[in-house]
Amino acid sequence: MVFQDARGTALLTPDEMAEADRRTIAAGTPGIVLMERAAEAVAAAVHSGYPQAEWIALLAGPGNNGGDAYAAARLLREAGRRVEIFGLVPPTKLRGDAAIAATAFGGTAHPVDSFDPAAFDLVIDGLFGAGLSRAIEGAAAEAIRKLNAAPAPVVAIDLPSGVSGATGERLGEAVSADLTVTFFRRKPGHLLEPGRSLCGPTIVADIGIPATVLDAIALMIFANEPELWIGALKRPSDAGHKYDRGHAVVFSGSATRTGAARLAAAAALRGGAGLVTVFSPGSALMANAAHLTAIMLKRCDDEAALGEHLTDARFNAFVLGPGFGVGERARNFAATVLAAGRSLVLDADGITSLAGAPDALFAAARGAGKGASPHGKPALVLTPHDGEFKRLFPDIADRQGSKLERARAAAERAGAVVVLKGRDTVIAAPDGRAAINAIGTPWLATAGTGDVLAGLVAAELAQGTPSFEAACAAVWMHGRAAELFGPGLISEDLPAMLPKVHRELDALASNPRA
Ligand SMILES: NC(=O)C1=CN([C@@H]2O[C@H](COP(=O)(O)OP(=O)(O)OC[C@H]3O[C@@H](n4cnc5c(N)ncnc54)[C@H](O)[C@@H]3O)[C@@H](O)[C@H]2O)[C@@H](O)CC1
Ligand SMILES: Nc1ncnc2c1ncn2[C@@H]1O[C@H](COP(=O)(O)OP(=O)(O)O)[C@@H](O)[C@H]1O
Ligand SMILES: [K+]
Repeated sequence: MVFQDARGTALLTPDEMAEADRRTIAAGTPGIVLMERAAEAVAAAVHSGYPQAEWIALLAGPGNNGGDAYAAARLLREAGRRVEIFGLVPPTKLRGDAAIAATAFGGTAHPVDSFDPAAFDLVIDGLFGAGLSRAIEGAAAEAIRKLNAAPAPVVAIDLPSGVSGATGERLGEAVSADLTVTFFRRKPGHLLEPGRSLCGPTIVADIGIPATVLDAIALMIFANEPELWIGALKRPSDAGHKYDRGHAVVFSGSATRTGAARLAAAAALRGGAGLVTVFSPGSALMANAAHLTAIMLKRCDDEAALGEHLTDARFNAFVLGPGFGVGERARNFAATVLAAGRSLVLDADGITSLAGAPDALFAAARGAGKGASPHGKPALVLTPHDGEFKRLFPDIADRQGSKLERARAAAERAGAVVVLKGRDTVIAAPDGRAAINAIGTPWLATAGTGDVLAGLVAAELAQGTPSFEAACAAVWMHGRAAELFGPGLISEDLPAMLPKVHRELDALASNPRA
């Protein structure tokens, strides 16, 4: 496989990161060496990002995050900057590597209560990193409030203090940083909101932890980047036939609600499905026919008609939901499609129709009671936004925990891939794998973009990409299309941007490190 190691996209929980540290230290690299390299990375980020900053304050906490701050202060002083440390605890109270770094710094630390950000050109936040274990209060919280109210730019070491590395949540008061420098791999908190916004741009520094330490960690959480799934993506082959690329179907709503299905269908075709057909109720046939060219159209009023169409084994991936209408018809169609061994993307009204009674479909998704099918195990992909998620999984939505945990719990229950949408879309598989998306623009928050996403997922499923990778790739392509279009985006613009996205993916596939 020519593709870059997907482990590069791994996100480590704070516990996994501590394990990576432990293994590196056990293999012979002392902790203080890792701390020095971390500090070098912070100093390098300051030199390149803030070359003019003369007076620099460093906030130092009680653990190794504080140790990094002392080591960075020493390096910055050696490089000619004026530095002042404000310690949450006196340097004499530090232990281990942090104590060594504080001694090497040699200077005094001011108590954090005396911190006044107005006096400084730049502040470096080394209060808490991966070891944050409870809500920040007291003197540290007061320092963070002062910092956030001041104009001085902030560079966070590892994570903005107060952001949970595991969940991206604010634990009490949290620093709002302009730049974050983290080490070895990002943590979920760098990508999950509000953590991602509080980090600003994030630099991932190599501090000499070898990738082989990951061999002992069962990686489950990833950044949604092409390296994660490009090796699994089906691309048109030189000798290929259109039927090799699958036949996607989108169910249309009634006569006045047909646009959403056509948006999904256009995305499925541009996404790479070989053929796409809209299944339309008779009442909406003329409305659909007036707008479709490359996309085909078939009448489908009821389950009998659907059953008839399903005897054509080439229809292999379905979208149900956009503009479809809520009710029993949606539930029955979804069940029929899955029972016939076809893959199904359930979106919008399709999801809402299942509220209160999803168990039968979830059982079908797990393959229970399914006979032999030429398509293998039918994949179910659910693409809810927060409101739809709450209707389908009310207890999970109300539970404490991060968006990552909610999506994973839902995927496990449903036996389906769950795409929990938003700025920090989480894609979760029933086996526990999850990816967090960071590509896209706020212009995606506009009517119909979700329909396009559903069509893109179906395009991948139709081509035979496995469901988790199919959903991840679709989310990425959708976000990338929005980025390439830029401001002013409406949902209809997205399919037209897909050729550029395909070109980028082809370039990546043939030259993974480009
Ligand atoms: N372990 C290693 O080998 C390396 C660690 N590095 C740095 O070490 C950091 C992790 O260090 P630690 O595990 O010591 O953790 P932290 O320095 O993030 O914080 C842990 C300390 O803060 C206390 N604490 C946690 N939450 C608190 C709260 N809300 N209020 C008051 N006190 C609180 C804990 O009791 C503990 O004393 C990373 O973020 C990174 O910056 C780097 O130096 C690279 C190498
Ligand atoms: N602020 C944002 N930044 C990036 N992407 C967003 C943002 N808000 C929404 N999105 C994305 O836009 C799409 C909206 O989907 P959805 O809510 O179903 O809209 P609709 O039902 O109108 O099609 C999803 O892919 C979602 O992840
Ligand atoms: K920090």
